[in-house]
Amino acid sequence: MKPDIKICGLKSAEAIDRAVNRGASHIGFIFFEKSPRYIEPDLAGKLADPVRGKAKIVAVTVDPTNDELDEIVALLKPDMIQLHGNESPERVLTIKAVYGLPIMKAFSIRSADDLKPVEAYIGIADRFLFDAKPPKGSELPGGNGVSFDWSLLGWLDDGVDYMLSGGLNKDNIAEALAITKAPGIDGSSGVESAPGVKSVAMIDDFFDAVERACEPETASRS
Ligand SMILES: O=C(O)c1ccccc1NCC(=O)[C@H](O)[C@H](O)COP(=O)(O)O
Repeated sequence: MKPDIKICGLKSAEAIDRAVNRGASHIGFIFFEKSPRYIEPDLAGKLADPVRGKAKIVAVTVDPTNDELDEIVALLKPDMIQLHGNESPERVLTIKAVYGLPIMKAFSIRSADDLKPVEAYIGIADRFLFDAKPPKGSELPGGNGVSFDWSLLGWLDDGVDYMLSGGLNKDNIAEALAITKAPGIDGSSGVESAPGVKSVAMIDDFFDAVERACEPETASRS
């Protein structure tokens, strides 16, 4: 079955339009100032307007304060908040209660131990996003274009709803899906021609690769 597909770190109308037309279920806007994908909330809101209802709008934040969330929620009007920092289960519950929006909680994975904290968020976060641990020296908690050992997700309880993330691209997405059977996938650097610059051609290639991976029999006959 085709997974949900989130394209993250969007900053241009052209890339948003292409991602949504190719079938992105989610589009993410990054509100972390050190990121090359950072976007002002008011511009994100304007870019999201034409695709509202066609794809879920995700506000990607890192240990956000309520003041930051107030501004992002007012201007972007997201369908979902992604928490990509060290937010505790209690903080996730508070954010859910204050903003009335579903939460995607991100975890950085390198080893099986990194999945242990997930249990405390089951029934609290609405969905998980499993990303690779940032390389040493990176200032970014996400968007580093690196992958982790996908077989680790075999340790997860069945029924945990998540997006697989971290260094996914047209060349590795088939293997990632074959190993994990992930219900959702998330791509960012893998569809960029330079940090923070999405390429519509690479977005096309990524969606083509997902389609091939999800319809192996059709693809091998043609
Ligand atoms: O993408 C960023 O720059 C970023 C910065 C700070 C927090 C999160 C960030 N990205 C979150 C995502 O959901 C990315 O899509 C995810 O980390 C995968 O990125 P990539 O490895 O580049 O595909």
